[in-house]
Amino acid sequence: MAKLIDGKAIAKALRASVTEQATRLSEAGVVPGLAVILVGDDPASEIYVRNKERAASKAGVNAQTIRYDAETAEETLLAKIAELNADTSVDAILVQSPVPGHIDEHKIQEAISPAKDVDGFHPENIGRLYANREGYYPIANTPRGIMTMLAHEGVKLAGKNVVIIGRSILVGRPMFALAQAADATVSLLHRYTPDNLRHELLQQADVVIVATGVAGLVTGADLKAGATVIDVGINRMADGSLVGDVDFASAEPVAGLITPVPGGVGPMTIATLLQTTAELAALHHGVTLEAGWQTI
Ligand SMILES: NC(=O)C1=CN([C@@H]2O[C@H](COP(=O)(O)OP(=O)(O)OC[C@H]3O[C@@H](n4cnc5c(N)ncnc54)[C@H](OP(=O)(O)O)[C@@H]3O)[C@@H](O)[C@H]2O)C=CC1
Ligand SMILES: Nc1nc(=O)c2c([nH]1)NC[C@@H]1CN(c3ccc(C(=O)N[C@@H](CCC(=O)O)C(=O)O)cc3)C=[N+]21
Ligand SMILES: [Mg+2]
Repeated sequence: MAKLIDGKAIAKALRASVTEQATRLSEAGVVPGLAVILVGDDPASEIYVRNKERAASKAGVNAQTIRYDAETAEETLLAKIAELNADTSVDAILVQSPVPGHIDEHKIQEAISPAKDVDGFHPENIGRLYANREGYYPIANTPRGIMTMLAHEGVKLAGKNVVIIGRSILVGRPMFALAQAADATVSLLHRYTPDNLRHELLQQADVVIVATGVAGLVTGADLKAGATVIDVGINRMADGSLVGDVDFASAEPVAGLITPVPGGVGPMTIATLLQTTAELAALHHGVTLEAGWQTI
C-alpha cells in the first residue's frame, strides 16, 4: 500500500512558519494584507474563501473579502483593483476564479499590479516563471504548494519522468514550468490527449499530477508501481462527499506515495497563499525574512 502524504499536517507546519514570519513583520510595523475578490455566489468558491479567511486571521495575515454579485460590470472590478493596487495596506490581491462570462478574465489578470499578483497570473510573472528567471516573483500557489509538499516528502524531480494532466493557468501550466525547472522530463496532457496515449505515458511516469476536475480519470491500472501520485482535483459527489481526479481505491495499492482528497493539495494551496502574501509584504516594506520554508 502507498504511503499517504498528509497535506493537512504539512500545511499546518507551513502555516506555523508563516505565523512566525508575520510576527517578525509586525515587529517591523507591517501587517501582511490580502484582498480576495469574489464575484457571484459559486458555492465552492464560498467554501475556499471561508477557509482562506479563517487560516489568514490565525496566521496574522489581514485578509479582506470583497464580494460582488454576478452581474457586476467589468469596469467596477477594474476600478476596485486600481484602488487596491494603490492601497499600501494591501500586499496581495486575488480574484477568485472563475469569474462570470461577461468579464474578461485576462483584463482582470493584467490589471492587478505584478507586485501584488499573489496567484502569479500576470503575464509578467508567468513570463518570469517560464523563462526560469532568478529572483523573487509570485508563482501560482497550488503548484508551488505541491513543490513544497514533494520536497517535504523527499521526492526529487531531477531526472524523473513527470506526467501532468490538465493545462490551466491556475495549476497545470505553472506546474509544468516548475517541474521542468527542477530538471524533470515533463509531459503536459489535456482533453485532446487520446486515452491510449495517456495510459502509455502514465505507465512510465515516476510522478503523476492530476488537475482536471474529472473524478476517477486516473486509476491504479494506469500507474507504474511505486509512482508518486498528486491529486489536485476537487469533485463534489451527489452524496455530498468530496473526491479527487484519481480513483483512490484502485490507485493506493499501486502507488508509492499518494495524496488524499480532502486533506492533500487543498490545505497546501491555502497555506502557500499565506506564505506568498507574507513574502510580498516583506518585499513591499523592505523587511528581510528568513528563508524558512522557501524551497522555490
Ligand atoms: N486542491 C486545490 O488546491 C485546487 C483544486 N483545484 C481543482 O482541480 C481541478 C482542476 O482545476 P483547474 O485547473 O482550475 O480546471 P480547468 O477546468 O481550468 O482545467 C481543467 C484542465 O483539465 C483538462 N481536462 C478536462 N477533461 C479532461 C480529460 N478527460 N482528460 C484529460 N484532460 C482533461 C482540460 O483540458 P483542455 O485544456 O483541453 O480543456 C484543462 O486543461 C478542479 O477539480 C478544481 O476544483 C483547482 C485549484 C486548486
Ligand atoms: N484565483 C484563484 N486562485 C485559486 O487558488 C483558486 C481559485 N481562484 N479558484 C478555485 C480554486 C480551488 N482552490 C482551492 C483552495 C482550497 C481548497 C481546500 O481547502 N480544500 C480542502 C477542503 C475543501 C472542502 O472541504 O471543500 C481539502 O482538499 O482538503 C480547495 C481548492 C483554489 N482555487
Ligand atoms: Mg501592510
